Formats: sequence, C-alpha cells, structure tokens
Amino acid sequence: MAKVLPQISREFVREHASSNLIIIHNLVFDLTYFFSVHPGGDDILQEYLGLDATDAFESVGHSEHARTMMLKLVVGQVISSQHVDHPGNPWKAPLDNFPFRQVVA
Ligand code: HEM
Repeated sequence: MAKVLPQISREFVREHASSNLIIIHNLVFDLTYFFSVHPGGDDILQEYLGLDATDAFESVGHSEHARTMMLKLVVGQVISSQHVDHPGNPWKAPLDNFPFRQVVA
C-alpha cells in the first residue's frame, strides 16, 4: 500500500524553523540529526532552516548519494497548492517506498 506523506504548509515550516525543518524540492526535511554529519557543515544548513533551500541545494551539485540519504530525513510534503516547480532540477530519487517519520509539532 502506498504511503501518504503528511501535507505541510510553507508557513508551518517557517514557523517551525526552530524544529530544524527545511524544504527541498517540495519535500519537508527534519535536519535535527543531520547537522553534525553534513559534509558541507552545519552552519550552511542553519542558514536555510524554515526556508526553501532547493536552489542552494542544487547550486552545490549534490551527488546521487546525497539525494538517496536525504530521503531518510523526509517528514512530509509541501501542500500541493504551494508546490514550486524546478524544471531545470527535477527531483530524481524514488519517493514511492521510503521510510519517513511523522512530524511531531
Ligand atoms: C537534507 C539535505 C542535505 C543533504 C542530505 C546533504 C548531503 C550532502 C553530502 C552527502 C555532501 C557531500 C558531497 C555529495 O555527496 O554531494 C554534501 C556537501 C555539501 N553540501 Fe549538502 N546536503 C544537504 C543540504 C544542503 C544544503 C541546503 C546546502 C546549502 C547550500 C548544502 C551545502 C553543501 C555544501 C556547500 C557541500 C560541499 C562541501 C565540500 O565539498 O566541502 N547542503 N551535502
């Protein structure tokens, strides 16, 4: 059975920046346990908390390895009416079958 991701507004993510939420490719990530292991350091991640970091993420040219590992950090999806397309940088990793955690607000 398909898993349904929690639908989260961009306002919610902004208001919960202190819960370490960030948006990349219309997905919402909880970076709480990722700061200390990010090869690019935690300072740069802190700058984007509560925000849409898609362009910054893509401008660095993250590898397929990075795109696969980040799926473990997904806690939800931006509500469809607030989706932003990134035609030059489509999301490539599979979304149908991956572990995710519920947002605890
Ligand atoms: C969940 C989100 C993220 C994950 C899983 C992630 C993962 C990684 C990984 C695995 C690398 C090593 C190189 C590679 O394999 O591509 C890396 C490098 C890097 N990341 Fe991220 N990253 C994330 C978000 C971001 C964001 C939002 C930025 C903001 C600009 C960023 C900036 C960088 C930089 C600057 C490097 C290069 C470090 C260096 O080569 O010295 N990352 N990241």
